[in-house]
Amino acid sequence: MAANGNGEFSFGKGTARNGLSKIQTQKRNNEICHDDSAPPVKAQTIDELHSLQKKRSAPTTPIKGSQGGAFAPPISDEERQKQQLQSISASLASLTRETGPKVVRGDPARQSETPRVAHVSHHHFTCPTISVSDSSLKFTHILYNLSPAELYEQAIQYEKGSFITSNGALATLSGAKTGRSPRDKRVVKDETTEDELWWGKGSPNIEMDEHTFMVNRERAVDYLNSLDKVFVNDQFLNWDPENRIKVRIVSARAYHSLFMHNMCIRPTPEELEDFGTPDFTIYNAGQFPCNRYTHYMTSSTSIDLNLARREMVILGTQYAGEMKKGLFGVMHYLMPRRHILSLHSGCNMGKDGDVALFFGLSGTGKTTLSTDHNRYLIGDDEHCWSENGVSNIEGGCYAKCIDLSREKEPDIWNAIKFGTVLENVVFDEHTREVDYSDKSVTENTRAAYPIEYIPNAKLPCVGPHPKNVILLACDAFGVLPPVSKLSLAQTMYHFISGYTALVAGTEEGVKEPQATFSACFGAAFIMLHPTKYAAMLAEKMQKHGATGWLVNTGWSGGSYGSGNRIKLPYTRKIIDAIHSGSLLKVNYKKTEVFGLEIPTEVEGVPSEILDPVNTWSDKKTYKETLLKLGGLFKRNFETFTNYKIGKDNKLTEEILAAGPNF
Ligand SMILES: Nc1ncnc2c1ncn2[C@@H]1O[C@H](COP(=O)(O)OP(=O)(O)O)[C@@H](O)[C@H]1O
Ligand SMILES: C=C(OP(=O)(O)O)C(=O)O
Ligand SMILES: [Ca+2]
Ligand SMILES: [Mn+2]
Repeated sequence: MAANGNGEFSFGKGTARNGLSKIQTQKRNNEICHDDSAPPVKAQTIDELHSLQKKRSAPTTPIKGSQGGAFAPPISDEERQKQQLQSISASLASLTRETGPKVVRGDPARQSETPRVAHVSHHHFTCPTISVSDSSLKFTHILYNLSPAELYEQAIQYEKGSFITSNGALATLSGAKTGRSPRDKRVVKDETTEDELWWGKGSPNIEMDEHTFMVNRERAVDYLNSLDKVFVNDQFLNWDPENRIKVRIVSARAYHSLFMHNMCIRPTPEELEDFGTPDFTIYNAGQFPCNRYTHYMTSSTSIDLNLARREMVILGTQYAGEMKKGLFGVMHYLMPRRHILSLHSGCNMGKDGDVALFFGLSGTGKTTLSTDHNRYLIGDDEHCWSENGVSNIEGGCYAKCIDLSREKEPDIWNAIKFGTVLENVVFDEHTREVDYSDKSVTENTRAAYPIEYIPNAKLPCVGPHPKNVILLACDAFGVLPPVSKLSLAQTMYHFISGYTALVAGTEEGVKEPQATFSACFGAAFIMLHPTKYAAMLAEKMQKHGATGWLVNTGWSGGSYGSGNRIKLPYTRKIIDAIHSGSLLKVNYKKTEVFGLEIPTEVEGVPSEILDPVNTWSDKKTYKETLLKLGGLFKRNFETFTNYKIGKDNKLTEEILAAGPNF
């Protein structure tokens, strides 16, 4: 089997079908026995038989001249493939040596023919030229946009800890890191970003200089080129066709390639043909640590963003979420420049086209609540809000799996099947059945699946302007009401605050909830000052008449330890009432301290839980806890009191007054 120069594939052409003569049995009249009547296998050797098992896909490149339009340049498939390899070679080029690596397409284990090589010279970085070394003599094999099946085989064959689970998913281990490492994130500070980005107290952007970035970039590129093969994914971000971003992910693991295949938007074969040069490139050398003698490095992990070069380098962590959230940070820079608001939110749409956004920090319910069997899923985590409405940035979802059950979350349960990456879960050695309650590896077990694995996904993942903006907080103090209707100023106050409080973790004896304030419900990802995003949100909500809501998906009847988490079915009923508009029509009363408007009734939810004071038996502790949380909010907001939000000073004053009052 071989690809000829025209990109056409030939297999066994001209081989006689009838090598061995078939033993002739007498033809039966009544055809009772069918089992010997099938035609013989079209192979003469075992190898040939095995090669038959894998059907050649239709060439992704349409026959020349059959497509491409009047203005398409006359370019041969061979030329196109060569250009693609040159582009990848340029991506992987060392910037201190003269040329890009010799790259060749395909699996080194299956290489039989003379490889087609691309070798690129470039001189755009001034460094002393080092003469020929061994690295310039070797090939780097490129596994380019492999299919999930091919990636499964690569993972299972070469990556320890990769297994097929009984539901068909690919179980993988992310290594020592099972969550993101925000303290190891660095952003290049240059003349442009110095003025544009948010730096200093509270900001997620820890600076590094251009030179140090190049040191780490070279380290990653050299590591990747030292391998037999690397995976390259060329994909898209953002379903809004006018604001689509082309991304290239170069990685060393099939796990990473499949993860991004699922999480980014998958190009059609035609789109891939015309992909050209990426807008942004990730070099994921996660297995390889950074060098702690390097300036700015405080651990062996480094996630480095260089906006001018449109590149990100990952060293020392294999947690795949780092790539998707890294790109999210890039979108938080690129989109506001186009007057588009980037949102750390889930998003879904009702049958009547009513769109809801679900903001919230990790673990508050974005994925769970946006995945709703009665509504169309636009996306579970990252969106844009432009003049045209909302669009998902991603092509997949990344759901937490801890304690996942078919009964409570059937759509997520059913999405865990062939093609899905299952990170860090524990399964039965023999049956390969996953035990979702097992936290032996981590509590942050995850499933990454393409969005179309959710039956009612909205494809393409775009929708009209939101009608409801739901802020989710998992309040482990148990004092925030299950649902409150917010004024615009209150929505902005809570958006900028970005509160959640989760239980501290699994360590014994840790009973106190930990309050977290993360501006815009995503301080780890925003690049500009929070008030920039807040002003855009206020403007859009005002213009399109969206209603803000605060929903506590956390504790009720006491803090963590004495109370209980609000039952998911109740939260779903609350969300249903928001979507249907029925919650706008009921009676409200105002709470003390936070001044929140709470409904006196919600269909399907016991009325007594709607005001948290009713659910606490110890009213004194309730009041103390409420004041304590109010104090934490006030203290957190101090850093924002000197900032003006939007053009309107009146709104700024209203926002400051919309917080807790006592
Ligand atoms: N009342 C509730 N509302 C939302 N989620 C809940 C609730 N009770 C328990 N959960 C659980 O909390 C987790 C929420 O996580 P997830 O939806 O992944 O959050 P996010 O996407 O915001 O990180 C899920 O595991 C979900 O089953
Ligand atoms: C992937 C993540 O998002 P979330 O927990 O919000 O789903 C993350 O924070 O690493
Ligand atoms: Ca074409
Ligand atoms: Mn999520």
